[in-house]
Amino acid sequence: DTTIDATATPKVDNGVASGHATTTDATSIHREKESISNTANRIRAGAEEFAFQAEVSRLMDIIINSLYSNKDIFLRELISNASDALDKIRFLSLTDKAQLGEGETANLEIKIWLDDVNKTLYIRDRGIGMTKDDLIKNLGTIAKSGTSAFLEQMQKGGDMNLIGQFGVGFYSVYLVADYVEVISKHNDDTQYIWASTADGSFSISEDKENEQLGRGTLIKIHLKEEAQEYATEAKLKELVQRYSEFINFPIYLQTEKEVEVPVEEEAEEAKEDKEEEAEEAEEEDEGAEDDEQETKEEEEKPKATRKEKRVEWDLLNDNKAIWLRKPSEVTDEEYQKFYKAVSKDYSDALSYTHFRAEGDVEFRSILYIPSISPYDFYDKYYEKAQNGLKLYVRRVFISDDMKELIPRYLSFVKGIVDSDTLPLNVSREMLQQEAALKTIKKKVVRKVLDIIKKMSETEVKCKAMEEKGETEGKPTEKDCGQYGKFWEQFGRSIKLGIIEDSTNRNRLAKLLRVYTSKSGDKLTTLDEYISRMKEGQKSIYYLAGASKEEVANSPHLERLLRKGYEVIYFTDVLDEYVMGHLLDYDDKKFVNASKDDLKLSDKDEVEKKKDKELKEQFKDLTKWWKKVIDDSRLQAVKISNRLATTPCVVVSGKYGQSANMERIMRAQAFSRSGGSFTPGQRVLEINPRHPLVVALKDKLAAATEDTVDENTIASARLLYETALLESGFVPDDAKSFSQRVYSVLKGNMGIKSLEVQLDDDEAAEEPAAAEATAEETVTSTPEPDAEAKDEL
Ligand SMILES: Nc1ncnc2c1ncn2[C@@H]1O[C@H](COP(=O)(O)OP(=O)(O)OP(=O)(O)O)[C@@H](O)[C@H]1O
Repeated sequence: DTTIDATATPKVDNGVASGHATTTDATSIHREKESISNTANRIRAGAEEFAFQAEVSRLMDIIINSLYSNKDIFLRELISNASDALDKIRFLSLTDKAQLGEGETANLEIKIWLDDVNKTLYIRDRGIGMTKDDLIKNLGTIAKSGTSAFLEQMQKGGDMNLIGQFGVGFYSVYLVADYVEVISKHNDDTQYIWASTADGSFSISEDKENEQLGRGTLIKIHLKEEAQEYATEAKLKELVQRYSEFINFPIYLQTEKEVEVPVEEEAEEAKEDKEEEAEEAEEEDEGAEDDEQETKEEEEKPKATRKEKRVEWDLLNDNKAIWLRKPSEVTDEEYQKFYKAVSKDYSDALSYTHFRAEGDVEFRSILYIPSISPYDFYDKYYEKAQNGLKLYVRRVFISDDMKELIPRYLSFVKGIVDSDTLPLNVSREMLQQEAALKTIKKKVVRKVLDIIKKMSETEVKCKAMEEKGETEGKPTEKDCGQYGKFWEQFGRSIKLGIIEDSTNRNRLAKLLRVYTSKSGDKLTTLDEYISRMKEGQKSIYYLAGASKEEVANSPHLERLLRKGYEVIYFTDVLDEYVMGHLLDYDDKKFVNASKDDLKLSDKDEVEKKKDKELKEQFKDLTKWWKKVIDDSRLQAVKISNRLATTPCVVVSGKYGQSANMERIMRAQAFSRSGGSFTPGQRVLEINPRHPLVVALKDKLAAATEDTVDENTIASARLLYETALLESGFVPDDAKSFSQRVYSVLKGNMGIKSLEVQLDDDEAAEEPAAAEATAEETVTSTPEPDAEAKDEL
């Protein structure tokens, strides 16, 4: 019962082979009713079975059982795949015309039709097709990185709509189907059938039952019981128009229409049909409208007629490239629709620009800033392909992986660039060498930065107006909030840009948003920081750490904050790298408040004199202290400029890594096997007003250098180690540090000795007792553990 009955299989419909805008007898598409389960259980003779890769299988499980109500997306995903396949063959044919084939095969189009008796939907493209190997790999055995990421999203209750962004759009067909056949013909192979009921496996067999496709892919979708709504022309038409309007290839839908046929002229009809066909071949481009006209002409004949069903191909999209139109003639809605077609995103773009560049290098472009960053955008950032921007040459899609078109840090930008200046029939490698690309890239960067700048300026304006309570001429709520959204999603890209793009560094710095000691929970700009600078302040101060709280409470900032200087709080791992490239802004130097040599600019002569005196008074102490700490990384012990109430602080050498940077690099050294980490130089700064420091100074003064007692030495070391901790460093020798703390505790508690009396042979002495407890342990294991924890 599992053998194939070739006659029961619906053939690829004649309508496909006979080209578009032709009419066929409607009955020809009505096949014998064939139950889905029959089809699904069929195993073709000689078919090979393959198991889906485990994650793909899980993904399909989720999809086929999904209660997700928006099942429409499957059609968008399949049309998008068809369009990609057409782009690929068109590109190949640029350098090898023979690839395109002849006659029907050369028609780069997508056709959709229904077999409403069998509830089967067909989608067919004349794209590049898939070889047997492609079918096995692309549709089931090789999981893409997006597969597991998408699964994870779905588990978290993510939106099925995002499927295209994860590169697994094909499988969405199982939202509406319980059996799918993919028939594909690639120029390098014979025609194959891939088939699966999404039960963990798929079969591949050479196609001996369907009509030859010439080239391309036909997807037969056996609709599920609960997805019958897709078995109507009207629904399909609506979906294609909604989702796929801007696909750059014609999409035809087969429709059935009732027409009047003159009764007496039955005999002549055959002849007439032939004439019609010939006429249509001549007027190929004009399409469906002509048919309507002809029908009308026929109607006008005052003869007896009868109704007849005819099948026609309706063109559903106006596939003229949207970027060729004048911006003033394109509506916002159309731009957003086109955005969804190029980006595989389902939400609206945040902002966009459409322009035409003239001069030596001519091109048109539409550039979009998405409103959400892709789930893995910043993972493996430097290794990934950049595929947001599509390059076209004279309307022909060339590539969507062109580093030469846009710098990496702006690779979140989606859209198209279409140039008439670039040569059309050269290889991708040759094209990458084209000097014109450099000009295009430069302009693209400027345009993108312009849109971002505009959003940023609007935000700043709104904020200023809000502070002043002004409302007249205030931008809309939406416009005011745009930059905030952008920063949240792509702020890191601006930072990466500062590292990567020295030409635009200053422009990018203007777009930075930071938290500061005065900004509360709002972000602020560098310009706003500068406008609040104290009189005489020459530098922009910042400190980086793991969290805003940690930074705000750092001893490094005591004096700065007390004196009313504003300090930028950096908490992103990237921030200090960025500051390594951004040395100044608007003639103000950036100063890391955790580095040696922090100079406050508002000291007067009296204060300077006092500093000198203090230095002199504490000279012996600082010299001795450095010696007694005995840490090769400790460069010096100095009187501090920055402390108010803390006894001491450890700062990094001017060119060394800050505590925060050490923390980050340590983490990276551990995460990358074989990585190493070398900490930099440090300086201990002491607070000359603090009682502990003063006491230490007095103790030292009372003794000669050789007679300083152990306690004083331990205190000096302990102060250093505590300062290391408080300053965000990790003490190198935790053992000696804790020994010193215990020793202090010993004094506090009035204990004479810390020696512990150990009973070495305790266990050996009482073997019977040990046995008894061993038995008990079986039932009560968790308890001793819990107790031990409590003690800790
Ligand atoms: N109509 C088709 N013609 C040729 N190849 C196809 C077709 N449909 C799918 N493929 C191949 O199968 C692969 C997997 O398709 P799938 O839709 O799952 O992912 P994708 O197209 O890479 O990404 P997305 O989901 O974003 O469209 C494609 O990359 C393509 O190589």
